[in-house]
Amino acid sequence: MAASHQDVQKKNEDQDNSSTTDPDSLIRSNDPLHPANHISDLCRRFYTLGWVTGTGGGVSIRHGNHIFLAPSGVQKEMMQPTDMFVMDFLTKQYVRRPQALKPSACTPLFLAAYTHRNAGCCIHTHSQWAVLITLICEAGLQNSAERNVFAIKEIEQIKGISRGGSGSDEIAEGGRKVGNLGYYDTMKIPIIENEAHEEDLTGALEKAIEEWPEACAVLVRRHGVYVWGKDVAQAKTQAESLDYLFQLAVEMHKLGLKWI
Ligand SMILES: CSCCC(=O)C(=O)COP(=O)(O)O
Ligand SMILES: [Zn+2]
Repeated sequence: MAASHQDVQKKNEDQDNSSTTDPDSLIRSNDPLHPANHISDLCRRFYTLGWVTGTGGGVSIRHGNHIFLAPSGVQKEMMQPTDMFVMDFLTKQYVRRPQALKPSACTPLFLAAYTHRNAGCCIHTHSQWAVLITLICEAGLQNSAERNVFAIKEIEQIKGISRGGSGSDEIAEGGRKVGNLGYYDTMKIPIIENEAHEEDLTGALEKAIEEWPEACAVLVRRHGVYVWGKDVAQAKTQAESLDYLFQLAVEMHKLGLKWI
């Protein structure tokens, strides 16, 4: 027999109440794609790419009005779902806070992507390719001599990047997703200057997000990159495409080739 409206409402209320009384219910799930499990799994994968080594970098996921965040200063590849912080996006209060741990210093930067871009996931990497490309741009070593933006065009992988984190999963001609950049578009990623403390980057990152509505990422000079997407899949594939493009440009630079 189908569940009545009252049954469904009661079940939802019970779930809501159990979250209120038992914060651990927010991170307990057998589903590998539950944010608490997914963040731990992604960090293990990203560690092998050199994106989150030495406690640097991280991943955050928004699930409805809950923001899932890793602890600060821990080995990101060793994290367990029970280590996760959960923040209520509307009140910005923590609804789950593991004792003896601090929330990631990247939290205000992740929140900027959720607030200003309606992102569903934000990835911060300390990839050496990201760092190197900021140094090459700083030295004015590409044709455009633009210090505060990495620009590249006419490389197939650009088609893996959405315009401003929008884009749909529909595939257009040529294997490109609708809403993504095309082969002849120029992809531009702004670069902000690093600060002594991660959270002090927030103002500059918010400004860059506002000034570059088509960008799905912000590079941080001598530090790494923040990449977001409407969901985990888009944030992850964009982080992969960007890292590919950063590495390619660094290698092209070493060969004396121009990429713009
Ligand atoms: C060597 S990591 C320095 C801090 C940092 O840049 C970072 O991305 C990690 O911050 P968290 O607070 O999440 O550990
Ligand atoms: Zn960092």
